[in-house]
Amino acid sequence: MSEPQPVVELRGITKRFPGVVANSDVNLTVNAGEVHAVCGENGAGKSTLMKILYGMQQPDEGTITINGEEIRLRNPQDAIRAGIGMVHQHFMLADNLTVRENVLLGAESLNGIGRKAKARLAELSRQTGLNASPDVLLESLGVADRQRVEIVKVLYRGAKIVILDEPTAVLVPQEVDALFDTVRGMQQQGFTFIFISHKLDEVRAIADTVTVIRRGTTVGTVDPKKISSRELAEMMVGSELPSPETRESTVTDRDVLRVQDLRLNAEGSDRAVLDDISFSLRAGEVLGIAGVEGNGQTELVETIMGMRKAHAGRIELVDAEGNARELTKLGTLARREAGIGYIPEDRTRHGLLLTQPLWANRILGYQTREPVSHGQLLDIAGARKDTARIVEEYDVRTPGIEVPAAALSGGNQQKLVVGRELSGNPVLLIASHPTRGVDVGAQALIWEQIRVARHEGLAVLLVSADLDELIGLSDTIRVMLRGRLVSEADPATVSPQELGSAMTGAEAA
Ligand SMILES: Nc1ncnc2c1ncn2[C@@H]1O[C@H](COP(=O)(O)OP(=O)(O)OP(=O)(O)O)[C@@H](O)[C@H]1O
Repeated sequence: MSEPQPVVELRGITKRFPGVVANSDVNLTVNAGEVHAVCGENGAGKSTLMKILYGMQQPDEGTITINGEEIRLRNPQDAIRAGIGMVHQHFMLADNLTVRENVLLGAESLNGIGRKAKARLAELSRQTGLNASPDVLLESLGVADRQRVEIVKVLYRGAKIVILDEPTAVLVPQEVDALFDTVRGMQQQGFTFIFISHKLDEVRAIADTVTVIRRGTTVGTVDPKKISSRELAEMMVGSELPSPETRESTVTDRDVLRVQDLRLNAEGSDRAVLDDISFSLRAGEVLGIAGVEGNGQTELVETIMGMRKAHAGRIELVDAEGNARELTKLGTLARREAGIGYIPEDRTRHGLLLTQPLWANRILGYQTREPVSHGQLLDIAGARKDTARIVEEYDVRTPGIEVPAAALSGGNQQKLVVGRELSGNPVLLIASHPTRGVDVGAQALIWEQIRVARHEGLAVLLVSADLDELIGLSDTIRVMLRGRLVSEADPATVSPQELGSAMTGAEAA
C-alpha cells in the first residue's frame, strides 16, 4: 500500500469564545481519499473546528495545512479555492430555482452558463447519482435528491475535500445506504470526506478513520472497524455509559388529544397538505409519526400548535375528568397554557430567542405561568433559578445562564428547549425531532426524561426522522405519506428498513 498522503493537517488549533475554549490544541490529519469522521459530545467543538477549516471562523492559535501548504483561510471563498467544500445540515439551496440555477448561480466564472456548464453538471450528477433533470424546480425534489444537489454544487466549485455535517439526520435507512454508496464511489475517484455524525453505527459503517474530540481537544484517532459503537461513545464521554432502560408500556385508556378529520390546504390553493387526519392519543402513550420529510408532518404539528389554521376538522384536549375542550380556534399561547409542551423542529426559529440570555429563554412561552411569573408580573429571579436547575438536570454545557442562547452548541440549545418544555408539567408533549443534533449521552438522557414523564401520564406525539428513536420510544407508529396517515406499524416488531419502505410508499397501504 502507498503511504497515506495528508490533505488536511490542523495543528494546535485553539479557538476561544467569551468564557469558553471551544477548541484547545486540536490536531487533525485527514489523508487523501479517506472518509474521516469527527465525533464528540455536544459542545465538544466539532462545528467550531469545521467552521475554521471552511474559513467561517479564524483560529486564535494553530496552523492549517492543505495539500502540504500552510495557508490562512480568511473566508469560505479561500477555503473553496483550496478545494474544500461544505455540505451544511440545513441546505443552502433556493426552492424556487431549478437544479441548474442552484448549482450554477454564483459560479458562472468557472464554466459560464452554456454548453460547458451543462456538460459539467451532467457529469457531476452522474457521479453523485442525482437523477433529477437540471430543469426541475428544487421544491419538487425529495430530501435525498436535494442533498445530492448540495453535493453537486460543492463539487462544481472544485471541492476535493468535502465536509458533510450530519448528512444522514434527514434520511431514511435506504437513502443513507445510497448516500454511502455515492461516497464510496467518489472515494475511488480520489475525493476525501470529513463526516460529522452522532450516529456511531453509521460512523463505523462508512468511516476509515475517526477522530474523537472531547471538551474541545483531540483525545485520539482510531480505526472505527476495530472498536464497538459503545467503546466509541465511551471515548467521547470519557467514562462508561449507563445501559439503556428496558421498555414497558404505560398506555392508559384515557384520551388526552383527539384529532378528527383534520384538513389543511396549501397557502392560497385548494390542494390539501393534510387530509383526513384522525387519531387519538391517550395518557401515558407515545404516538410516533414516521414519514419522509415534506409529507405533512411539519404541517400537522404546526396545526395542532395553532401556528397554522385548519381548513376543516377538530382538535380537542381532554382533561383528567374526561371533559373535552376544543382547541381548533385557539392561538398558540392559549394552547400552551392548556397544557401542551412543544419541542419545535427548528429550535432556532421557533424554540429560542438566540440573542437573549438563557434565563430569558426559560420565560419564552411560559410568560404567564409559575415559576417565571406571578400574575401579571415576570419573576426574573424565579426564571434564573429554574434555568440553573434545567442546566444542571439536563446537562446543558454552558459557562452560565447569562450567555445568549446563540453561544451554545446546537445540541446544548436542544437540551435547554427540551428541559424547558418538560418543566411546565404538560399533559401533552408535541415533540418534533426531540434529539436532533444531540450526542448519544444527551439522547439517552432526553429519552429517559420523556419515559419518566410518560410514566406519570404524559401523552406524547413524537415526530422523528430517527427511526431507532421512533421505534424505541413509541407505543404506536403511524406512517404519514403525502399528507395522510396511511398505515400503522408495531414498534415491537417493525425494523427500520421496513419502516423506511412504508415511509417512501414502497409498502404503504
Ligand atoms: N459563537 C459562539 N460564541 C460563544 N460560544 C460559542 C460560539 N460558538 C460555539 N461556542 C461554544 O464553543 C463550544 C463548542 O461548540 P461547537 O458548536 O463547536 O460544538 P459541537 O461539537 O459542534 O456541538 P454539537 O454536537 O452540539 O453541535 C461550546 O461550548 C459552545 O457553547
